[in-house]
Amino acid sequence: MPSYTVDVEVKSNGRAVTNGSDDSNGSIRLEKSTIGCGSANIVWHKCSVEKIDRQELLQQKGCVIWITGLSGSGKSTVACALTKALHARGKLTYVLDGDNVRHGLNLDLTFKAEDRAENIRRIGEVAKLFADAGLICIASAISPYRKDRDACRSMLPDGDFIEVFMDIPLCVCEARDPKGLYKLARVGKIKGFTGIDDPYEAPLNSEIVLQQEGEVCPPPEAMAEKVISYLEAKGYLQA
Ligand SMILES: Nc1ncnc2c1ncn2[C@@H]1O[C@H](COP(=O)(O)OS(=O)(=O)O)[C@@H](OP(=O)(O)O)[C@H]1O
Ligand SMILES: Nc1ncnc2c1ncn2[C@@H]1O[C@H](COP(=O)(O)OP(=O)(O)O)[C@@H](O)[C@H]1O
Repeated sequence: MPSYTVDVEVKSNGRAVTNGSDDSNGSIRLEKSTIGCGSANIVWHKCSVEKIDRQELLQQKGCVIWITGLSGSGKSTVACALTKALHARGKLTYVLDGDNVRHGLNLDLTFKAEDRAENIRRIGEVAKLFADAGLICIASAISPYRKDRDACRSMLPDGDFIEVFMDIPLCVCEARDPKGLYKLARVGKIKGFTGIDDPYEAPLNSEIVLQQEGEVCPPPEAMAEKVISYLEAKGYLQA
């Protein structure tokens, strides 16, 4: 685990924070080891209302549907079609879209490898909380590195991380180029663009693969239906 320090400003009426060293200028430096969950002196607090109770209330099972693929492969479109179709069936869902999360929670992150890893780790942690809340959480992010996706998988109980691979060829994504980013990447105006000069590691064993039929891409609703069939077969749409 990377180690770093966090600066905490203490207001004049603020309380001291334990386990940090005071540098006497109003700021305290906390070593990550003192704030991480694996550290000493932090004990998990259990509540009497648990995931199973929330699932009973919602009549569904909490899980994470992780949609990965190149920019322009249709991740956000399928995520929206899926949330809409599940919502219509009375199922509680929430979409965590890479683009959107980078507007807030992950505003501080760039596209260099370690920031992408942190982006995925945070999305994974938030998705895990939503799944624990009993929701069907749909995370859609390029998530180009296998190791980072696998780390998110390992945060969840077996079966609850459902990887959906948008297996759409780069040439199709590039032809779509709805934001004009591939064009900029091709002329070197964006460096480290996934699929152009940054790697995309395709899943080796994803639960669901969504792809073209010949030259034709099925409509997003049909792709969403494939995911719903999987959820149904695995019992996620009932408590
Ligand atoms: N260098 C580079 N590489 C890839 N994508 C880039 C880059 N710079 C900006 N963008 C835009 O950011 C969106 C991807 O954000 P993600 O959080 O999903 O990326 S990642 O999972 O951290 O790799 C992605 O959105 P989508 O097109 O929806 O995938 C792009 O629009
Ligand atoms: N199933 C589909 N068939 C045809 N075009 C699609 C499909 N899904 C998405 N698109 C189009 O592809 C482009 C990229 O979709 P988007 O969902 O934004 O991809 P991503 O989130 O992976 O970047 C958009 O212009 C969208 O309308």
